Amino acid sequence: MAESLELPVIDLSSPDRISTANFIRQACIDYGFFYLINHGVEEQLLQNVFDESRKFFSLPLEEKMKLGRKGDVGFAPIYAENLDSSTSSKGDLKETFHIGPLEGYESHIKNQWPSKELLPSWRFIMEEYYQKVVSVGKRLTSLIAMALNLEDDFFEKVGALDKPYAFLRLLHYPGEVGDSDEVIYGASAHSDYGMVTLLATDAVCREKHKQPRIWEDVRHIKGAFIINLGDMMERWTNCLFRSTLHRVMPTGKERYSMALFLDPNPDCIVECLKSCCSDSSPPRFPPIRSGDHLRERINAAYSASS
Ligand SMILES: O=C(O)CCC(=O)C(=O)O
Ligand SMILES: [Fe+2]
Repeated sequence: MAESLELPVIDLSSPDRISTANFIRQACIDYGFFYLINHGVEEQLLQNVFDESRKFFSLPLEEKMKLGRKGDVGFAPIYAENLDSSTSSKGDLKETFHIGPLEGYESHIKNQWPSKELLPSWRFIMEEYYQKVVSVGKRLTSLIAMALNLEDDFFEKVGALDKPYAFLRLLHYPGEVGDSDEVIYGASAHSDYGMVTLLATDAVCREKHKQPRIWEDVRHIKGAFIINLGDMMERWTNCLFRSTLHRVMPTGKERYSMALFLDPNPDCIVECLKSCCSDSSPPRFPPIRSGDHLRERINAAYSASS
């Protein structure tokens, strides 16, 4: 039985930004995960997004497949993605819908939307949620910069937040536990690829970097986002801040969640911060173009289906 993990709680509305940044620093060193409360995204909007998501995933499969994944956006059915092909060959027992940047990438990201006849408010609600969570994510990254003793606009200055590459992913884990002999995961073990993820959900399992792996449950706090750092934050900080492995186990209970991945502009070069390396602790990763890193990881997760 997994132990329950008490993650730190960060209050985004606190006027004392220095203390908040210090709490964030400790949370990112210890866990790479924390709760974010008082973020300003209204309960009602969160509820509306869950409701609309439920309506979409309840449509017949052929209707959902009309919006099948093109480029990185649209619907992907169960087993399409495999976040950890080393533990399972079948893929993850979840279906997803991805919404990409609303502006700045029109030439190659063509968001798909359910028809107004089927789901009249869908696009409007998703766009509102997307914009609000991206702006929460930007406020959070300024505190993360402060937590690294950088200017609060550091991530803007390096171009990461100039047309950030943000994706909203709606997730639906069906209630069944799968019919194969193999272990099937809702979402198999992975770390996120980008900068920071803002997750709204009802229950998850997280793992700490330990061998043998010890999995700990994360409880849901109503209205709070669960924040986790992605691999690019780990690269910037030379592993001072963690991009922690996590997974979702099928419990036999249906579950919905939505993750906003706030990733840097694809042209942003992610390289070890000067304050995070020294002669005795040289950079563990070479500089990388954010878009190249993302492309490699996304392609690997969808390689069986694309
Ligand atoms: O649904 C969840 O709780 C987690 C999903 C997740 O980790 C992901 O999509 O990267
Ligand atoms: Fe994840």
